[in-house]
Amino acid sequence: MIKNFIGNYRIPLIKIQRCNLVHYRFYSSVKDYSISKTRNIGIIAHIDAGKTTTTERMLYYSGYTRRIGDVDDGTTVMDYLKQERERGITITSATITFAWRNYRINLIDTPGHVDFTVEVERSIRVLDGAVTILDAVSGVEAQTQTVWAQANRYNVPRIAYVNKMDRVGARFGRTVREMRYKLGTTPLVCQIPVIQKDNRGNSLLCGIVDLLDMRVLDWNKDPKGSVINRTPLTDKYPIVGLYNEAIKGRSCLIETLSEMDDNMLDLFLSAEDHMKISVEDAKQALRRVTLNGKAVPVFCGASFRNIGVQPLIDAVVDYLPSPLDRPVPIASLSDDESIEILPKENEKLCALAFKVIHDNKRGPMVFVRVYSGKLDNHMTLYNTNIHNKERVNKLLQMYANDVEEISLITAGNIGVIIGLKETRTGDTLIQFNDSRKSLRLKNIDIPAPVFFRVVEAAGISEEKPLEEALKNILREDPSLHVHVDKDSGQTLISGMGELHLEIVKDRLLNDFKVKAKLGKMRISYRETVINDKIDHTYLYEREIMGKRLKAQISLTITPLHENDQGSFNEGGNRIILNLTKKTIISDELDQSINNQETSELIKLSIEEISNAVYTGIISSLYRGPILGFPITRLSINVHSLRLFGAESTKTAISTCASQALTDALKGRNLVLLEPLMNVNIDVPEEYLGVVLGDLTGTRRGNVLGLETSGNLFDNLDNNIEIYVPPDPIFFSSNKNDKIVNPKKVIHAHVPLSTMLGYSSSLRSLTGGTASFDMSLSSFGIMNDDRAKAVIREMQGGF
Ligand SMILES: Nc1nc2c(ncn2[C@@H]2O[C@H](COP(=O)(O)OP(=O)(O)OP(=O)(O)O)[C@@H](O)[C@H]2O)c(=O)[nH]1
Repeated sequence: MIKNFIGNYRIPLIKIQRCNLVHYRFYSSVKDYSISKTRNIGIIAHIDAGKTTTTERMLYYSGYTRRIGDVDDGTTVMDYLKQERERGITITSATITFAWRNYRINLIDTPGHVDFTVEVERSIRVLDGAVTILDAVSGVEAQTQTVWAQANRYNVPRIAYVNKMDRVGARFGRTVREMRYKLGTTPLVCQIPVIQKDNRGNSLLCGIVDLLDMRVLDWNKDPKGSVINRTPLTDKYPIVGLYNEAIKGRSCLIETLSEMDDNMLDLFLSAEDHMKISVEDAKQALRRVTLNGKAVPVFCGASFRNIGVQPLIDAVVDYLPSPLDRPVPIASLSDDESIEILPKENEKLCALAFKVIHDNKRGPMVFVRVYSGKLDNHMTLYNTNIHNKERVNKLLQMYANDVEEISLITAGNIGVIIGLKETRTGDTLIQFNDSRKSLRLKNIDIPAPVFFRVVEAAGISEEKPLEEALKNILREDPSLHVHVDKDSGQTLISGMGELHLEIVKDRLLNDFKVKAKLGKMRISYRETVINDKIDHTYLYEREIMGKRLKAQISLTITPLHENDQGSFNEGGNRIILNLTKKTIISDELDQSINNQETSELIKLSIEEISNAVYTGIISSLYRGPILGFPITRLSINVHSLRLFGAESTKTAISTCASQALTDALKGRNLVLLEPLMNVNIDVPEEYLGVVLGDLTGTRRGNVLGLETSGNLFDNLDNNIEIYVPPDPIFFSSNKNDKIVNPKKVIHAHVPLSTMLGYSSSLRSLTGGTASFDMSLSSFGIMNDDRAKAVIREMQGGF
């Protein structure tokens, strides 16, 4: 074991040699990190904001790595998948644990690309806090707004880090303003950048002023940024104006804090001077307002230049919550009974599987967050979602792609279980002998898939490996759907976006080494009935292999409207099964003679009968009559079922329900629906016309609104004044610096079919200066011409 000193911090390390890379990793078991000294945090942002670059520095300064990984060279610890390194993007959230100031930080680096929103969502679900990284040149981008909204959904406290302050056009003040305006939050600026001009007139980021302790931090002594110089900032500081600006920043910070925090108000009233408030008092107030979601502390830096990262990790420890600071999760025991899951080791075990990945050597690796109790490496577990017994084989602590075997995962921590055979993302795990067999933590909502492709094994011998590989990918990725088309026998994979399915293809061919062919990328349309309320009774009667099968069902189908409230199944339908002893009619007259077989009827419980009906209806909803797309927006009410003794087996009931629905829809007023996307585009004013023209022309977009990003505060409820640093932030000479025009934000509804390949079109229309974000809004009815065109296009089959 070696002792390592970084700044003031001493971190116990072990040395691990892998190939020619040496990792120094803090050894988790040497220190018992209490739950209050644990931080489960995520890094969330728009694509390319610098999440991985920043995380790699965190690992380096914490002593986990000895070399700083580079995204552009493909040498990062966090982006370890082959596809991530090749494309320079994060696809799967990597989890890593490192120590900082005697705190244990479990960090998740999430993807920024819109196609992997579900990956972000399932990580946010188990996080206690998040660092939002913003690009100082681009400001608050479209995907930042999406991930911010996701974090809001789970009430995750955040801090923000304005990265890339070294780039030409970096605007700290504008980014802070945009946080207020676009994210609707109260940004509290805790640092200001120190920027000087060199003798060629270029601006250089040379440090940061910490507004709490009024010191200038500079990293000039060491190119790797490990050594930080902290000099008190006085009015003698060589950069003119910097001192006054910092005084202004600190005063505003204290004032804003006193408006939001009563303790700070008392201190401020008695001190009567902003500068007299101690660093410790200011920090505590900042922590309180961050934890209760009232404000977001803002930091800045340039991770690529190794500037600003250590104070950011300090801020994670100082301002983000421990599991004890979070609201206690509530788990349901039944529809109307719920209990609190207390974050204590001596409680009964309750853990959530938030991610599953398939590892060729280790098999399925199930990532869990333990909410209460402790999980040990010999436990037998119970999965309350699939009602299965599961055995723990090993427990692992993850260091991105590297692992350490551990014996325990305690309340408030994140780790990996090896040995679970069936557990999927979102399942709740308890100890096998726990009597709370229906206890469930809330799962995440997964948006409907909008693209699909046919996948086919290259030969008969490849069919089994393909099936296995798809099964494994499916367990890993809850946003992927695999469905075998009943009529054509083809296997269809559907997902969130073009890139999503492209990556699945890559993984099938390269990781799982399956020889498979993938068809063209297609839009996943939907089918529905309009205007008709259908009452239908259907009798199913068939002889299969000498056995008579018979059942009769009565149902009513009512079209739902887009804005209808209430519960839907995953296909956007509502299935109501009104099956009770009264509505299930058992017809003894038609009963089979064989007495032994009649016992099957008696054996079927109402729950089993209902499940058989449900399965039948769902299977029929998968394939609509027009083009075989899933049927949506129907309310299906099954009000009676007639059983004929032993002939009414589960299969007979299920098939009857399925055929009843298909039969009911024959000759009805069916229409095709297409996915309509919510599209937000950030575009510089000079390209606004061309982007709008393109959007409303061939792309059939409907523009809902246009905003100017930047200095609009009008639509905010709270009138708390915040400090916004000046832009550009030069204190010696700022006369000739060009101010970049604020961007416009276009909000529109656009059919997905016209948005294929939009990122490259937008790039060429705007010279790469615009960005966009897209999510499913709804499915809209196609007009006749459009429907005919789609039918023509699809007639050649999938
Ligand atoms: N100039 C400059 N470039 C940076 C900085 N931080 C990151 N970059 C560059 O920005 C690009 C994107 O960085 P990443 O760290 O991959 O960004 P990301 O947010 O992880 O990207 P995704 O995971 O794909 O969403 C890379 O080319 C980095 O080298 C910075 O502080 N300054």
